[in-house]
Amino acid sequence: MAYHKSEHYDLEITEELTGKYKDIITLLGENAQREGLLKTPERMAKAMQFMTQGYHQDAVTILNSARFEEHVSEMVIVKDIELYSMCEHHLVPFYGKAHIAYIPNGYITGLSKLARVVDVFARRLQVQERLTTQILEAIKESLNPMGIAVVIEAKHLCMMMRGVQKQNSVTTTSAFDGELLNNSITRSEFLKLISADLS
Ligand SMILES: Nc1nc2c(ncn2[C@@H]2O[C@H](COP(=O)(O)OP(=O)(O)OP(=O)(O)O)[C@@H](O)[C@H]2O)c(=O)[nH]1
Ligand SMILES: [Zn+2]
Repeated sequence: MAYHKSEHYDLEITEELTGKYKDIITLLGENAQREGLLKTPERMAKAMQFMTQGYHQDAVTILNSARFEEHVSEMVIVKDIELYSMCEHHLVPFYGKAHIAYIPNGYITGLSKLARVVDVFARRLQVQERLTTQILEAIKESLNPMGIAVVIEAKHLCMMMRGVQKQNSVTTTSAFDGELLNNSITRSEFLKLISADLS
């Protein structure tokens, strides 16, 4: 399945999900036949497939599709990549930003591909910790860089709308590899650069 520009949905899955969402709406005490809800099960079926399309995408293939040989050794940072994911415990969103850095080792990748890799893993049922390390592992496999850092800051709606109901807590997760794991000066430089406001 591919969902790129023209959003194609698998017909069979859409039909089956539509029936199940109709049941869910009814079980929640609503009238699935009223006008405003008539098309909702199908909309949900499509929305949920969109938000889990990452299962059908391969991050390493995406990174490799714009991998260029380049002998630079300075850290590359893409920060503030917005992300929307879904917590695997409650299937409600968590959202925030990812900051990614790597130190090339003979190869660079297209900058947009780093943002695409965030989406590939964010558009699945996730926990923030796994999302963070999956991004790192994909970059490692494609580019084998001298160092990698991934930091994600996110707010979890399951902690805001329900449950503990805390509106202001932000969860930060990080994963480091190579120079960015072992060299504290390099890691500090990365952390300083992602916290700097360039606007
Ligand atoms: N580690 C981690 N936990 C998460 C993430 N998203 C949600 N959670 C937590 O998953 C936990 C599930 O705990 P349970 O006690 O099984 O579920 P619950 O009764 O709904 O918990 P409450 O949210 O405390 O009401 C909760 O503490 C959530 O805050 C995440 O990305 N990473
Ligand atoms: Zn949750």
